[in-house]
Amino acid sequence: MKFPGRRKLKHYFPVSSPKPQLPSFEVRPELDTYVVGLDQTIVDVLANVSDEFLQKYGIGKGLSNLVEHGKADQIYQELVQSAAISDHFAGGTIGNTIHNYSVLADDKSVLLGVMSANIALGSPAYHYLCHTSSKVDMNHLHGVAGDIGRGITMITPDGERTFVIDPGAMDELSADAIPEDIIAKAAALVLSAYPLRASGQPIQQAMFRTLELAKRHGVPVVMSLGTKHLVEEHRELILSTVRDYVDMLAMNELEAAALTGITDPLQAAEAALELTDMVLVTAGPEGLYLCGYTDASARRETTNPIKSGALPDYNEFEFSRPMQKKHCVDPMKVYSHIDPYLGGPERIKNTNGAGDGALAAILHDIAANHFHRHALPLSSKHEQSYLAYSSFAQICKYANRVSYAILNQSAPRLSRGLPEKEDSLEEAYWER
Ligand SMILES: Nc1ncnc2c1ncn2[C@@H]1O[C@H](COP(=O)(O)OP(=O)(O)OP(=O)(O)O)[C@@H](O)[C@H]1O
Ligand SMILES: O=c1[nH]cnc2c1ncn2[C@@H]1O[C@H](CO)[C@@H](O)[C@H]1O
Repeated sequence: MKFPGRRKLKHYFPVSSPKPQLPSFEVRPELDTYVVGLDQTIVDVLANVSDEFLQKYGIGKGLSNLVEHGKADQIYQELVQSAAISDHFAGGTIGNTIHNYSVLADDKSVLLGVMSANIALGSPAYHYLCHTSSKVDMNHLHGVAGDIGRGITMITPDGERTFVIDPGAMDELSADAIPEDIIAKAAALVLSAYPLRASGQPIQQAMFRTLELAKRHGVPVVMSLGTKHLVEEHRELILSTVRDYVDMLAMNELEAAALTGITDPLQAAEAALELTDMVLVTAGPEGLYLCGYTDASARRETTNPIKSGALPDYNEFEFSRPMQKKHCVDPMKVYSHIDPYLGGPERIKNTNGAGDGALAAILHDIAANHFHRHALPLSSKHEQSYLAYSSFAQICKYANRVSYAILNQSAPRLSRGLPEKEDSLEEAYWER
């Protein structure tokens, strides 16, 4: 695994120790550090449209609209005829996240979901595979007769993105296709709330089986909320799922408001910490908040300027490292915030995937901790049972930097990792 940046000698990260085994693309649960993602497999079809086009088809702007196949195909054909489609990319919110994780960490991940058993050139499945990192192990995908999902990603002139999802066979993931040995040794499991709207579909049972397995084997579960109206429509189910299974919740400020009823992102994060152990709230041009727990005995004061918002002096202990509440003798809430890296790119064409990118960086830090704990269990870094390697403040920096990279390339999947060293990211991550 590539470590998230250079490190002080004290915490030497043994990345270059020779491995006795031959390299393998397949994840070997006993040997590899990896993250598992479960997703509705979707290919994104990018199209520029006008606001009138959305109105014509009654499509909710800024939302992920689940549409039956006939209507979605009508929309697709109209876009093809008017040459509005610019390209096909692999998508799916978790597919994007684990692809980005694999690119950042230069290490393996496992994708669970469906895949067309017979793949024709130019088909949605073909485009999906072409745009996914070879470090994403797809040997555990569940073969289906039909197409994977198609997500028509419509970009309006204001840069806002709206999805029309034609589900195809994306919800046919069977619970039997979930490999327990792969879940059991994972550094983390990541999934989204989207399958919770697939009522009565196999993927929902598969999702709960995966959650049960992660819980049984003590694997941290990370969930992203997807989109605001999904939260509004399935709030109770989401709340109970988070309470029962989730260790870290990732959402934007609109989703956070829909979940908690609180519009202030920091206060919403504080409320969400009653449900789960760690919370990421991205807030577009306002940057992002990362909040969680640490044990009072392990808290560390920041040397950054103290910030006050809805909570006074809220970032005071942002140099602490995240812990699960159950592992704290004296749990205290910790909050950190960061403004967009360099104020954000000069020109943002679309913000698609910026939040998923931030989440991939956090998963990298969680996996790095897992790797380090197994490589050097006696290190002082593991005197307490921490959830991540770095402090809240440091993870914020990294997450923010990755969001910037996504915004800059105007596509949700990173085409390459971050530079090894960067002047403007001083201290630990890129320390010389
Ligand atoms: N307009 C902007 N200016 C500067 N930075 C931005 C802007 N929009 C987003 N960002 C950066 O990207 C991060 C994530 O953005 P945002 O809150 O839009 O994510 P999101 O809505 O969850 O995205 P998605 O669901 O498409 O992954 C922000 O925390 C910020 O660092
Ligand atoms: O219903 C859905 N299930 C899974 N992924 C989705 C859904 N709707 C949109 N996205 C995915 O979200 C990504 C951007 O964050 C896009 O790549 C899109 O494919």
